[in-house]
Amino acid sequence: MALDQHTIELRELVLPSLANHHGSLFAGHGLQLMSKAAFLSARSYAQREVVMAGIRQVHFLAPTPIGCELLLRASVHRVGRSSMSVAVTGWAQAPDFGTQEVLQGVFEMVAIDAGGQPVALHHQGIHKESTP
Ligand SMILES: CCCCCCCCCCCCCCCC(=O)SCCNC(=O)CCNC(=O)[C@H](O)C(C)(C)COP(=O)(O)OP(=O)(O)OC[C@H]1O[C@@H](n2cnc3c(N)ncnc32)[C@H](O)[C@@H]1OP(=O)(O)O
Repeated sequence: MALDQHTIELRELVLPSLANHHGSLFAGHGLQLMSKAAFLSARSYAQREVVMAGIRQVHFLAPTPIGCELLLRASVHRVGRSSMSVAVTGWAQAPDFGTQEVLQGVFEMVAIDAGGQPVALHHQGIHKESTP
């Protein structure tokens, strides 16, 4: 279960510059925004710098049309010694569109020291190796 204090929100307006030739959010831009949300959530939890070690899964559930607002929520839901799993969910919303869940992903982030080496996290309420 994600803890509210480690949940961050990111909002982006889907302009044509973010779109593909179908008139909806380009997958690469969607991944970039999800990565940014995962990074902000993990760094906020760790209270130190983090890097992305991997992406466990990403699902594009439905297209996000141009003109929609994309709301992303990211929260740390598993904590290891130095690693964290961050779940990211995205919703598309607009007055004439309603609200629809469009993106899901899990990102693996690792806390690092100044030399770029993994460093142990100080746990802040999520049990070690806990799962959602
Ligand atoms: C046009 C441009 C516009 C830009 C608009 C911006 C948009 C977007 C911005 C946001 C962007 C976000 C990201 C920002 C920050 C980077 O940009 S990070 C850059 C990309 N990532 C990297 O360069 C990381 C490269 N890898 C490494 O440095 C090392 O492999 C790591 C990850 C530090 C791990 O080091 P290691 O020596 O392998 O450590 P090791 O002791 O084996 O493992 C340490 C822990 O990592 C875990 N781990 C290691 N590898 C993995 C793996 N592949 N998967 C899962 N866990 C792993 C281990 O299980 C272990 O976990 P714990 O048991 O400690 O909990």
